[in-house]
Amino acid sequence: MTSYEYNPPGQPGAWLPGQSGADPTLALPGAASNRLLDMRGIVKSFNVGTESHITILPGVNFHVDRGEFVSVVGASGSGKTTLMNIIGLLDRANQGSYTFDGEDIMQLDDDDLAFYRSQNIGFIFQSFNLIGRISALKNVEMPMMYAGINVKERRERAEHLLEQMGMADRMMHNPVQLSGGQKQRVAIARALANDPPLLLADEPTGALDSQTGRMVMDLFHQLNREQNKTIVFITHNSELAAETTRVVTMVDGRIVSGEDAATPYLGAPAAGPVATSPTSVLAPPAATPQGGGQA
Ligand SMILES: Nc1ncnc2c1ncn2[C@@H]1O[C@H](COP(=O)(O)OP(=O)(O)OP(=O)(O)O)[C@@H](O)[C@H]1O
Repeated sequence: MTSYEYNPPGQPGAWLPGQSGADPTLALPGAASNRLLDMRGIVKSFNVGTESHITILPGVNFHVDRGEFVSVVGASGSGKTTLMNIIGLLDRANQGSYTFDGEDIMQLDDDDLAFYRSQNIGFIFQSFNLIGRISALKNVEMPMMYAGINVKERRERAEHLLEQMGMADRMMHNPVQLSGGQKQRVAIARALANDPPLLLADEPTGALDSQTGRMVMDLFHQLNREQNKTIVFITHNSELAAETTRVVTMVDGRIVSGEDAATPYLGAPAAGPVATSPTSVLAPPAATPQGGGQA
């Protein structure tokens, strides 16, 4: 699993794409070890009333390799969130196959699915979804509490993550006392709490002004490049999508570009474009917590 030591890009020990595993650029076509998730023939239908149903995803193929920063774009109603809910194990497909890190997701029962989700996927939503009546620190601790991490370790780790997000002086604030950008930083810290390999972000900049959205996007780039986080980013913003390493476009529940199962895998794309900010927005941690790196 990823260590949270911070090393600026270009410095000894800095993370390079694929460094925690094999260099993806050296991976053989189709190398299983580099594929984080793979969906084939995913069908999702919803019941409408008692007697009919509507098929939203008619058979989607979608994959993500480790180290990718994939954006999913499409018009409103094209099925992005429906797909995200299935990727994120929040909902189940009616048909198809889904493997995540080699695990056959379709075979997991609800309890196993929930645990698997908590360990492997961090969510970031447009509306932050923070718990309003508890502090930023407690919000970040929450996923670790559910994962059974002891009080001391989860406190240290939550502090460490909030420091990384530049929120050291706001830890004890409740969400209502935070700006939109600060809330999203807390939400990102929370998403990182159990050190998941995948971050799944649904319109994370949608509720933010352009400058704050830029800051959040810079954070994603840096988490992708420096901490080996694989990211799936759902957005309406085509300019932000164009910065990512692959853009997948959905139309009427189908992926019409960016996903070609017939294309042999030739390694992860190069790291995304350099963030506009010349300096890291990930504050270096004051110290690595004792034994605090793992869920
Ligand atoms: N539970 C449900 N029951 C019936 N229809 C649903 C349900 N959830 C989603 N849909 C329908 O599925 C379609 C795709 O919705 P989805 O939210 O995935 O689109 P989207 O691309 O994320 O849209 P937006 O960009 O507006 O968020 C829509 O037509 C929606 O009405």
